[in-house]
Amino acid sequence: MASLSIAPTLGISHTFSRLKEQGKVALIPYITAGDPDLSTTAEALKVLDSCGSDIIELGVPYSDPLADGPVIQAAATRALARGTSFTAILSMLKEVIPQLSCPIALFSYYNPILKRGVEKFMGTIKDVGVHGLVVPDVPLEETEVLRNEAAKHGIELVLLTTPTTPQERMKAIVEASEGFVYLVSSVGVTGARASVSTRVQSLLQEIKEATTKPVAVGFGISKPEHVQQVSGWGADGVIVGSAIVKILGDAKSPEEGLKELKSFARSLKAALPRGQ
Ligand SMILES: O=P(O)(O)OC[C@@H](O)[C@@H](O)c1c[nH]c2ccccc12
Repeated sequence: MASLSIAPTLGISHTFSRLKEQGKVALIPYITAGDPDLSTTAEALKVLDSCGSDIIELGVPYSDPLADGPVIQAAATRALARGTSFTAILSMLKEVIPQLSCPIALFSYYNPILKRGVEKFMGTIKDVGVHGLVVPDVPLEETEVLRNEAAKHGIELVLLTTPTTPQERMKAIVEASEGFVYLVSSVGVTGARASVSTRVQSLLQEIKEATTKPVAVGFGISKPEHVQQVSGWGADGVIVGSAIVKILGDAKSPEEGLKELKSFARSLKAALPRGQ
């Protein structure tokens, strides 16, 4: 009997090319693994996937999350307090990734990667089906080993540029970034803000002059209006973290949280272009 063949999930850069052909902008939600627990994370990944997320950024909780604001820090603290380990995250992903239609970009600080050994880390995340990796605190000068190992394992390593990155350095970052370029919208830490800095529009333009790679914007995007604004400025993707993490963290129960997550994700998706 012929078995049903399921189309393999596209990688990060292919996902962007397909969206571009369709005149669409990527919705990229971020959640922290293990908050409130890993089985809720598994359900949240499925909910986000079914609500039209194009890529999901999954954060590995870390005890010293320097770039994170209070919401994501608290989520990481709760996840670690519950004993969420990297190994447990991997086994959850091994089971869930085959059920998703969108690729996963794992988000991790540099130290836990170094501790496991860069090569081993890349091998293990590849084995469970992760497509991309975002490491917020690795300086460009030190990315070489990470990039080489990522490339060997077919993992796309996403690099970040910020409003204070000097132009020459920005150019080197976009040159080295794979999958997409992560434009951090504002200086400081992650977290919802009342509005998105209008400087993002000119930053996007500068990056677009330097590369044809897709650019996704994150930091402070917390409402459908922000999503619409940033996509109107020409971003290829929008990343929403704290607003989503807060929904799951504040919910009375995991079920409530997942329900609210669904309607929030839908409202974000509806604010993006429908495409041709
Ligand atoms: O939480 P925000 O403001 O929506 O920002 C995105 C974000 O959460 C995610 O990409 C992220 C989580 N932790 C980070 C640390 C650095 C850079 C980016 C991140």
